[in-house]
Amino acid sequence: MINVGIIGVGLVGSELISQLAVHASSTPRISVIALTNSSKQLLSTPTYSPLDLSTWKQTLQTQGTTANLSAFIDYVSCSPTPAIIVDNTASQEIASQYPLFLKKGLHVVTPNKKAFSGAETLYKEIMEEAKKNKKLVFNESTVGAGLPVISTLKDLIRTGDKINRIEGIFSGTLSYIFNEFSKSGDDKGQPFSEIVKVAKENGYTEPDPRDDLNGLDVARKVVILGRITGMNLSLDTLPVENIVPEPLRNLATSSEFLSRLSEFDSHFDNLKQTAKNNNQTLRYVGVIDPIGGESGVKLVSLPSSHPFASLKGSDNIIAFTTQRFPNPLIIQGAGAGAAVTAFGIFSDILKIADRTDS
Ligand SMILES: NC(=O)C1=CN([C@@H]2O[C@H](COP(=O)(O)OP(=O)(O)OC[C@H]3O[C@@H](n4cnc5c(N)ncnc54)[C@H](OP(=O)(O)O)[C@@H]3O)[C@@H](O)[C@H]2O)C=CC1
Ligand SMILES: N[C@@H](CC=O)C(=O)O
Ligand code: NA
Repeated sequence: MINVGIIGVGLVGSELISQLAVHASSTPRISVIALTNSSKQLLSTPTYSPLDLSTWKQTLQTQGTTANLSAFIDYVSCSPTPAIIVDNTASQEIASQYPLFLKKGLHVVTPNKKAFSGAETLYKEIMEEAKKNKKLVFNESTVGAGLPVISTLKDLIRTGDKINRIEGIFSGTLSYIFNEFSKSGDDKGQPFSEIVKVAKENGYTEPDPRDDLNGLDVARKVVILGRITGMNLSLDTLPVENIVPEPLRNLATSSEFLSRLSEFDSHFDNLKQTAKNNNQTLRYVGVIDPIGGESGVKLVSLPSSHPFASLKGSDNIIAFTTQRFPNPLIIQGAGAGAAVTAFGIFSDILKIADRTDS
């Protein structure tokens, strides 16, 4: 039996709970004993009994107490059986506490990119504390949502392959936007601003879509993969192309941004037309380049014969060129959205449960 405490019950967290609830009969060894959002928390009663996952929303509303992270962590870490903290927030404050969670004997599973792509000191501390305390940290959904990107990269490396280049479309949001906006043979599609709104409605974007359009979300994924590859990448130095129109970058809220984005539809139409005049389509790519030192994130024009040009929906595509795979090993599929992100988190939880089962 493994006990789970969930921090963050928004889009992804709620979907994870639904998936855990559906599978509760086949995986009764996983038990959610605590959950919290930024205002309220629910700790199970009697102590360490499983929460009822079919009524958690209502129970959090009616019986939840004021959120208190340290009390929450104390409760989960005193679990009589091994326990996991699942961080489904995008919070730096929570990410900064992973070393503490590990010191307290908790495993960590998360789709939150902050800890693995921010300050290198935090990243190193997490790796050291995991090792010292013999605890596991799994973050598959931080890159390509549930697609097996991180596990594949780690398997290639630990079996002795040499990574020459990783290149891909790492953003479900930017994939969806440019797949819809810049299709080969398409003269008049929806305006850019409308497509961005649909990407948000579909649950692909970060809470503020500017965190996708400014390239930061892709840059974080490039840093995460680069660090696993052994490179010293940092958000401070990685070249990143920000496609948020300058006058909209400092608006206070994402809704103001979305309401004004249509003022720049003609700017994006011009970019599309220039690519089209050369029989090309626009795609937003990330590159991890351990050999050539050309890692970065940018909007490029690609010929329609290029494999990245024919993507559909919110698909990600990640191509690993290695010593063993001179023709790249390619992973492709939906790389954003609650269902596929929660799938990656759920499978990480199962991996820990498998390893801690006695
Ligand atoms: N959407 C996707 O396709 C993908 C998302 N991800 C990642 O998944 C994570 C979650 O995304 P998503 O579900 O869309 O985000 P949401 O904004 O929908 O949900 C975030 C949740 O975290 C809670 N939260 C925020 N800060 C704190 C805090 N300090 N303490 C406790 N709870 C907190 C929020 O509570 P409250 O509502 O009270 O503020 C909310 O319940 C992000 O890191 C995102 O990058 C990764 C891959 C794909
Ligand atoms: N906003 C991100 C969500 C997953 O990381 C994306 O669009 O890929
Ligand atoms: Na993944």
